[in-house]
Amino acid sequence: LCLALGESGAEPALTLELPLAAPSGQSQTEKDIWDTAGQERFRSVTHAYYRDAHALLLLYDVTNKASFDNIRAWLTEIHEYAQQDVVVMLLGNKADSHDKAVKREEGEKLAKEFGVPFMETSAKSGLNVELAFTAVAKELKHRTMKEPDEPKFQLQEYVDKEMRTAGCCRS
Ligand SMILES: Nc1nc2c(ncn2[C@@H]2O[C@H](COP(=O)(O)OP(=O)(O)OP(=O)(O)O)[C@@H](O)[C@H]2O)c(=O)[nH]1
Repeated sequence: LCLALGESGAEPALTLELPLAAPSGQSQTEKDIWDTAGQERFRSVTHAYYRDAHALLLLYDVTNKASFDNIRAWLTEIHEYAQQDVVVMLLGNKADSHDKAVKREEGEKLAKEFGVPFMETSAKSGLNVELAFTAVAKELKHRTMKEPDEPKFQLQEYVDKEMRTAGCCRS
């Protein structure tokens, strides 16, 4: 599964209203969220969904090693077809499961290798789901509104800090 945030034509799975408003409260930007199929056989179709995406949440299933092994191919593919400045975040989903086939450290290592932020999530318990979207939204907002000498938003630092603050999220 891969979620793409962007602005395209047809029906999105969800529309996220990013709080991109300037302090004056004048501008709001909507982002459509597309849930694209992860299976190989849909790969040629999914290009169309993420080609213009501003951000991609790339998920693997921590109980399914094959889904983790596929991530390399996806990251290579994204590198080739997505926007050059697309925000990519790798997520190891089903972190609630007691039947793990992929360790958190393996996810972290792969993410480091590709220079993308990473965390584990659970769609079942809700663990880190909102954080993943918020972090990506913040990154996009910073890019849009950043002053020239303002430091870059550090997405991984942000999610690590938020997880520490919440005192949770390390399964
Ligand atoms: N335990 C657990 N189960 C989950 C979690 N997320 C999804 N599932 C289950 O995993 C199965 C597949 O979920 P989907 O959301 O259909 O997976 P998908 O990646 O969208 O599948 P594709 O449509 O093939 O891309 C369902 O039975 C879900 O209930 C999770 O965080 N924890």
